[in-house]
Amino acid sequence: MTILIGENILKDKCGIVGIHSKNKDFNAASSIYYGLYALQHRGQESAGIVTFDGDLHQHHGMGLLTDAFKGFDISTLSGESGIGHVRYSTTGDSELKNSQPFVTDFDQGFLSIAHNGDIINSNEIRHDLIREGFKFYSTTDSEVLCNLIKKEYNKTKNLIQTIENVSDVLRGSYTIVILINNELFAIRDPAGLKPLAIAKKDDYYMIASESVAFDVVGAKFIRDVLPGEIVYFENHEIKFEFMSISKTTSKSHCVFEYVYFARPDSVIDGRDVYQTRLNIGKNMFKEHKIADVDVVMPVPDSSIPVAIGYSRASGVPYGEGLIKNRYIGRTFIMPTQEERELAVKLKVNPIKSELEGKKIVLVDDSIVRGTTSAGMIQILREANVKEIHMLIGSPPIISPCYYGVSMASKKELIVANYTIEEIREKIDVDYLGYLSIESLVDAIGIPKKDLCLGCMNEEYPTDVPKNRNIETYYKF
Ligand SMILES: O=P(O)(O)OC[C@H]1O[C@H](OP(=O)(O)OP(=O)(O)O)[C@H](O)[C@@H]1O
Ligand SMILES: NC(=O)CC[C@H](N)C(=O)O
Ligand code: SF4
Ligand SMILES: [Mg+2]
Repeated sequence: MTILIGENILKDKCGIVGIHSKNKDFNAASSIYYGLYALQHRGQESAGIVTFDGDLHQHHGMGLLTDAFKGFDISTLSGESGIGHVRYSTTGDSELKNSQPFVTDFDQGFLSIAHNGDIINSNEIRHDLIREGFKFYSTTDSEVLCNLIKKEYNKTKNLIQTIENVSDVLRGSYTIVILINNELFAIRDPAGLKPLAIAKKDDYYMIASESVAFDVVGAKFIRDVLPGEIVYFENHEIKFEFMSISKTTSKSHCVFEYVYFARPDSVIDGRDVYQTRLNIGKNMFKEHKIADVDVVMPVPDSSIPVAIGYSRASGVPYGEGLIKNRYIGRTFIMPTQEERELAVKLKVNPIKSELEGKKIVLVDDSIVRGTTSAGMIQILREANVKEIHMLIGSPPIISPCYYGVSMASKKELIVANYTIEEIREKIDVDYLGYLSIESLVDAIGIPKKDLCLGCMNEEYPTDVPKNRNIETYYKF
């Protein structure tokens, strides 16, 4: 087992970027690169960019963006339009052949796709496509999506009609950018599970998973892509269509984007992620008033605004007791439990002078497997903290995600195996409190009917695999 700090093993969720420019001399690849840089927190396993200038240009590599493109001259990816991807694997292992964007050729040129999400019925579709003679070079659901779109596009010669047709077949989540030769398309699935937004700068449009990708290049945010919407360009004019299935599908934005995934400086579906996390902290105080404590502290990074929100609402001073090594990424979705446990210790170090003899409220945004909390509390106990009252800024994660978040199998979820009181004892804290679903929804400020809370209440917005054992499901 290897842990490469600041190099290439850490995993999170996928980030996508697409650019369309009317200026033939524009180098889309460099803006895509910077956009992906801002989205690095969404995927740390591999990265790739595809552009088209009459010929297709592509580069893929493993690891963080800078590792994947180390020594590579980005200006050789010429073309005024292109797409890019940073990957966190949910279906198919973390290896180069599974890196995105996927590219396939067909009689009219090249089709390329970058996907955030997960296709629940990809195995069935893969088998049908193989029977029809399609070849697969990877083990991901995203290549299945790519080949399915190619098959329909060969028939319809029209991407909007193609998406209309494939949307009837696809189950799961698919926020995608597609490049057909130099034509850019962007699609958000009918439930709008994963985020996607549009911005403009000078003579180019940029489409990306989160608004932070626009800030880095100075593009002006226009709006979110709506659930079921297809964005395309005609004579360099931006155009929009809706899949008809979106008329009968309820919106279902992923709440975990607000809790943990998204960067705090992003605005997603009209909600400022930082303010949402402050609200979570405020609502946490309404539900868990811990008396007679010295300080409220976050488990860095994502729970920092939650702890600030709790501090502002309660009057308990905010403080730092755990310092994060800035060269280590997110630990939650590292490939193995052994790596995750080691990474937790590498990740933070205590400031003993701030901790010794203190009664603290320790705030984290979520407990999934319990690896982080167990590690943090051991570190705090060794630093002679007097009392630890742990507050979690989300409801218990009771069930896996089928839409692009590797939450492991149900048996790995700590709440599926222990009661809250047993977890409190196991991780050795004086108090353990979770946020309620109602308070989380209130903090986000989007009506509950428009949110996905599947991993917290087992009410999923789509059919889920019949065999709910996700480990079996994701194997080929
Ligand atoms: O219970 P677990 O399975 O350990 O997962 C939950 C933890 O993982 C995430 O942190 P992560 O280190 O991935 O990222 P962060 O630095 O953005 O908080 C999350 O913020 C929790 O701290
Ligand atoms: N996290 C994601 O969105 C993953 C995309 C895709 N399912 C893959 O595994 O590559
Ligand atoms: S199941 Fe959970 S993580 Fe997955 S999309 Fe729904 S809210 Fe997000
Ligand atoms: Mg964390």
